[in-house]
Amino acid sequence: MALPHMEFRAFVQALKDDGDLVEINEECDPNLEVSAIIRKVVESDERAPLFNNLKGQNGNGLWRILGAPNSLRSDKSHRYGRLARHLNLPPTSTMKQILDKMVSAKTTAPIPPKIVETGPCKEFRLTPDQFDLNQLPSPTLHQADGGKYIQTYGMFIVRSPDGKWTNWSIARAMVHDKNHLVGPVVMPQHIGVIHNLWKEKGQDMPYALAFGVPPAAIMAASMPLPDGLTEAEYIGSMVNSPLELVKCETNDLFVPSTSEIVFEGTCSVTEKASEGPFGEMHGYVFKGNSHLMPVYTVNMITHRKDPIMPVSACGRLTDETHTMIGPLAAAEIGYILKSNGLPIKESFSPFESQVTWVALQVDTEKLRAMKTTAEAFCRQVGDLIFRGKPGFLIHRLLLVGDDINVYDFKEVIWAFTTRCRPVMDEYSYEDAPGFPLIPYMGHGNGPATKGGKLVCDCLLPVEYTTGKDWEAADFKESFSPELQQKVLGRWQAYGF
Ligand SMILES: Cc1cc2c3c(c1C)C(C)(C)C[C@H]1C[C@@H](c4ccccc4)[C@]4(C(=O)NC(=O)N=C4N2C[C@H](O)[C@H](O)[C@H](O)COP(=O)(O)O)N31
Ligand SMILES: [K+]
Repeated sequence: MALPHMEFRAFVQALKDDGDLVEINEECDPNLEVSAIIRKVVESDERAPLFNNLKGQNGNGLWRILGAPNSLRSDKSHRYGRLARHLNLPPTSTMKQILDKMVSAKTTAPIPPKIVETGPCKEFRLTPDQFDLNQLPSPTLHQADGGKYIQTYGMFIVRSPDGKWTNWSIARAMVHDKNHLVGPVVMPQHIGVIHNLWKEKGQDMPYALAFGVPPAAIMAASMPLPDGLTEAEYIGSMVNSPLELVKCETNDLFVPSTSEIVFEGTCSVTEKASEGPFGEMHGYVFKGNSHLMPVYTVNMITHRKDPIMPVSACGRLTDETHTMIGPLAAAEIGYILKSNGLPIKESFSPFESQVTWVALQVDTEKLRAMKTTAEAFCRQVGDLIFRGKPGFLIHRLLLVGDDINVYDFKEVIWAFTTRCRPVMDEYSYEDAPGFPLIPYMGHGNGPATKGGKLVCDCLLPVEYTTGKDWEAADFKESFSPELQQKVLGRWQAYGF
């Protein structure tokens, strides 16, 4: 078996070896029971549930479900262990180490994938007369959802008509009928960009939807990498070995050869159907909130024996939409600012902001050398990010000083509430593209897809000129290191 970051089944085994898996062998109902269990798990950072016995499973075990594939562990020292296992990093890794790993491939040569003749994903082949997506254990995730959201942690594979760009991404999709899905294909997402290219040609877009792909691949699929970049090559250089891909049966796309399940087909550029509502990443299901979205035809299913379907029952904290979407966008945002010469050290999207904020730690010594003003600096940051794709889903950029650890929300909110004067220290972007999935946008008072964005300057004026002129009134800054050592050393002796 391959390493956990390169094969989903090895990843599941690694969770088991870590004591981070609960195997449920009693029959569970994919209609809400499975999702209720997953929701309970992710709301308490419990171990990931593997459902081995689902109502509706067919004779070849199609399919089992792994819930909470990339959520949090309750043990603080292993908090991000599941994310770390996605990248072959130690389970004690910090979020900084995980995100640095995701960005590391930007400065190394891409390693193209290796094409193989066949693989485990080809063990079974089903043509449309041999399956019914409504009979198979497609899960209903929230009682108010508009359908069975079978696709929440699989990877869409689509390619530009000229064949030059293959994009991997996660986008949701629900069962429409026995061999059709329907799901949002929206701009500025790359699946939307490529769908438009096929639409211009008047041809339906071939796609593959691979479930249970190499964990390193699903991380890159969830990251807003630059336009035109082929994730397969990026991941190759990130893990320093070529991904093994195998050709689809019914089109010329390639899928990871160890995928648990593969759907192949075409996404219509004309036919639409009602999609949603869906319990989304910000924690809401809006009743009746459905839209017309493109229809995917499923022309073939191939799969491994007893395949595992990963499921993200997303909503309130903390699930894959929080551990991945915000932090991975923050990593890309940090990289963009640094490569434009701005003095940014760290970039993170706090879960407690429901990943609608990104906190940026500024190197204030370099900032002072810029001899700039707060307004000029904040506008420079906002113009670069709020007009680009990675910033699309972020509505507040917080600039904080060297003393603030952006991975610790307690630090971020202290700086925000004490150093950023509401209105005067905030720079608005009412003309920037807005993220309609945020309730105050899509269900708020203003336009759903425009504005509602701020750069919040949480740097005090002195940090732009002469530097920090205060000490924090806390144990670590208001007492000498010697006294701190003495107190810590005698803590028990005092009687604590
Ligand atoms: C990890 C993850 C990412 C998701 C999603 C989910 C999960 C678990 C579910 C659970 C299915 C919920 C919805 C949430 C929903 C969503 C929609 C828009 C923006 C953010 C989220 C959406 C989705 O349905 N549509 C979409 O276009 N992008 C999504 N992303 C973000 C994209 O994977 C991310 O943006 C990538 O960068 C795409 O690649 P690209 O940059 O285009 O090459 N889903
Ligand atoms: K991507």
